[in-house]
Amino acid sequence: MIPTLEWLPTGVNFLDQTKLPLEETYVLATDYKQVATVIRDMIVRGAPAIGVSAAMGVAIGILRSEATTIPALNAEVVIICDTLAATRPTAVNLFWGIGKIRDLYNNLAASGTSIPEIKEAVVAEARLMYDEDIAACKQMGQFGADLLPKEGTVLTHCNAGALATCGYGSALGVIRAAIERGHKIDVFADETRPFLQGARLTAWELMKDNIPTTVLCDNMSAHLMSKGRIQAVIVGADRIAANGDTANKIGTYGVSILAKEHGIPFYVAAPWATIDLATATGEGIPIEQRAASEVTHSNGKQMTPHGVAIENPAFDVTPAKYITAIITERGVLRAPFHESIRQMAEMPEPERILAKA
Ligand SMILES: CSC[C@@H](O)[C@@H](O)C(=O)COP(=O)(O)O
Repeated sequence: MIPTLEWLPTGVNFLDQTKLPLEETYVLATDYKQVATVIRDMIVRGAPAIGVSAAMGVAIGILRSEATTIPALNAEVVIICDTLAATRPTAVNLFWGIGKIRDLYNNLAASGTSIPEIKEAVVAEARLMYDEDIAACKQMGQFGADLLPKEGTVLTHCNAGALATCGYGSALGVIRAAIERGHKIDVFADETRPFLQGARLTAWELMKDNIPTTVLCDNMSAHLMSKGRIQAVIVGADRIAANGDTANKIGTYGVSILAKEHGIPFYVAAPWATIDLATATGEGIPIEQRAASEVTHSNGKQMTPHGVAIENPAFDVTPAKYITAIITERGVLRAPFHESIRQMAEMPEPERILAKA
């Protein structure tokens, strides 16, 4: 399995995704500030991977703290959480991951647990979240596999694979599971300008698994859909509002409209942690704006005239009406999504997914 990130005795080790596909190198983050930098600079990226990285960031911050009293540690934990929360705004998993460890810390600290025991517990929790993310991806694969065609081409946008999670992948996990069940699927990977997650990352990880993959420029899918060359679309998600509106990598919205126009099913695969019940509709999802240099330059080479104005929103929102189904590890959600999401949220919290497995 591709080691996207890993807890080591020395720190958190990240596969440097900015260097792929040409170099497979690693960055070891030994404190929470370095974890924050790794997330902000997209050395690790993809909502589920960001969530677990942030959890490990809080855990390593607490582990490395030299505070000797709970009040002193409380003050440090606030700074650790705020630092990690300021890295990237759109993927709700970031705030979920921070919140899980912060809540555990607060409960333990309030109940008189000793600092060494707190340290042990938060590290154990972050490591369990890592294992659970992989288990969730595999469960999504089981739920989603038969939604994909028995034979044909599936389009994906950005990278919602092993590299965007702790392993196996959300959207690419469903593709992997379908292939494991015998579906004869090949993949069209949108290149995904400007950061090229599709061209660099999706192509890299699918080729490693010998899954037939073709990279498309972002403006090619309409033509290929019109020729009957695409049978389904599946993407990941960075934040899903309570009504099913889904923020995902910039360009996803356009693909969803094209799919609807051509009568092609459009699936979203994401862990339950990506659903933001506190945000009613896509209107409320913050969209990260990234540096103009990602657009003006390619591989260090300037592509645009000096001084031209640049837009670089990193995500867009696909309205729920364009989504055929949302695949989570708790089950498959269908329209009306505000109903199906609410019903699933009201069901008793499942046992921890590893305990079930
Ligand atoms: C599995 S996360 C959803 C993805 O499709 C995609 O939007 C994504 O990888 C996140 O974007 P990124 O900016 O690369 O962190």
